[in-house]
Amino acid sequence: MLVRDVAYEIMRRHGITTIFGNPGSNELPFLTGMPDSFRYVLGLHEGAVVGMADGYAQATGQPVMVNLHAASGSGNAMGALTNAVYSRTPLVITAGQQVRPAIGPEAMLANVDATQLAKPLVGWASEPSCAGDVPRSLAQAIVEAQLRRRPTYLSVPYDDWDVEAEPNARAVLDRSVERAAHPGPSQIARLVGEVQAAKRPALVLGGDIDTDGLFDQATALAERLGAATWAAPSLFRLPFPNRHPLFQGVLPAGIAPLAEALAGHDLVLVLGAPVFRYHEHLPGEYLREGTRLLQITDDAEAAARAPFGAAVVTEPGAVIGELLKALPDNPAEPSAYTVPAAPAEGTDTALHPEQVFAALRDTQPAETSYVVESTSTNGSWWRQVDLRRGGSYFFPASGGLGFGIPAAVGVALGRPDRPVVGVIGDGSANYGITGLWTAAQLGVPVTYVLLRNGSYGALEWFADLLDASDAPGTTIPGLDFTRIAEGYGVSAIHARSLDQLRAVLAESPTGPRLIQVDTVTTTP
Ligand SMILES: Cc1ncc(Cn2c(C)c(CCOP(=O)(O)OP(=O)(O)O)sc2=O)c(N)n1
Repeated sequence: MLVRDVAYEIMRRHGITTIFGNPGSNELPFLTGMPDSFRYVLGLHEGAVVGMADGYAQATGQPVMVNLHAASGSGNAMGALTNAVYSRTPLVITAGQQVRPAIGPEAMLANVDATQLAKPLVGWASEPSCAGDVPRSLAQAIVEAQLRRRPTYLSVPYDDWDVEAEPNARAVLDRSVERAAHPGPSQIARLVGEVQAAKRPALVLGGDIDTDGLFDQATALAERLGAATWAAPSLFRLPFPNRHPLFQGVLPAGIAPLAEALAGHDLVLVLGAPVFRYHEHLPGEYLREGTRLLQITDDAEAAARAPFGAAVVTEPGAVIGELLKALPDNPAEPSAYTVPAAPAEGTDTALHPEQVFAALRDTQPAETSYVVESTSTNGSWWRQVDLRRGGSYFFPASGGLGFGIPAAVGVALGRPDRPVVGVIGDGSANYGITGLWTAAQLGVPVTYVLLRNGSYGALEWFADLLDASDAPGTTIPGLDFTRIAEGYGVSAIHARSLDQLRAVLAESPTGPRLIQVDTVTTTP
């Protein structure tokens, strides 16, 4: 059995049979002879490859294999990798390496210091010291990604794959590694006691709640407590129904306004989120006097780096389950979900983003998954949409643009049972635009709504905030994404009115389509 054969068997044993990649000569010896049961998804740029893999991994909840070309391909993937780090996506990034004798002399395609290249983004990186250790190293890369919930990186010299595997290489095939983190009885008693003693508890829910499939359980806990519930700032997944009467919105991403929002609550229970991923620097006290914060996360690094509050490192799902067991039922009838206000209006030639989002709300099925990458329209988005299911919202977790178009392809591949809509800004689109080609090649029925405001709207807002409104480079006029999309094989239309937009959205897509609409610039 060759090293390559053991490697494919290891992947299969871990449920990995889809590989996202963009090849170079270093990767061909790995890719040749790929078993028929495997699927290779080609992206035309490594940023799109990782974006697709990230969306697919988030949609399936499984580790995903990525194969990139040496240093240059790995380098192109770094922006997309920053998102996967903060969505805690278990990607296994593999890259082809020159043959060992050619690395030191830095021959062409040598990935010099390969294990340093992807750090600090990846949680683990390795380049096996001999072909015989490639199978075990690949198994470790997969398990490390799962345990750390962070991408890993494995660099493999291209002549290793055709080497006869060591006699005991197959032993790694039968390994299983599980993680079980549940609070002990005394910790449970203390947590339940704290929550029961709170007079005005509040919940702050992070993206991990949706990633871990805890959307409904978190909703049940909030209703049991009757607690005001926020989504954590810098949100990349929606953990709670955004029109639920207890939902207070996404917490502001500034220190002072966040403390203000939580003022008056004596206990803030943070579930599945770092404390906190602030964004705009608005200094102030972390919490108001009298407010205590308790963070529950299985991300030990996030717990360690938080600047305030207490933390318990354990599975949020375990704590939610224990609280639901211990807390008495809440007899109060939940009030009705909130109704969106009439959308703000645009001009004769450009719609307001709220009108676009209201049209999506009114025309798309309730189980639609939205992949959103428009950075100045978040406020408009949450004012108009009505999302009541887990897996409804995906946003680039580190704000690294280029996620939206590719990740929508990945989500559609991972959840073919749910419609997928990409809501993409005309600035963001350019960073992951090649994902349209893969969408066309695979025929995934993704609807892309391209918001064309001719600017980097969020940067114009930031420029005002930072007193830098004279900064250049924030307008992007003259882009026509209908022609760009057609060039990648995706059918496209420019919707010239709200009626036309609604009519087109009401049609069910049979393949990928792009709907471009002119919008006015708004503030986040
Ligand atoms: C890879 C990358 N490059 C640049 C940026 C900087 N950036 C940029 C360029 C933004 C403008 C995005 O414009 P858009 O048209 O997609 O959306 P809005 O007009 O709604 O802001 S928001 C932002 O943080 C980024 N986040 N990621």
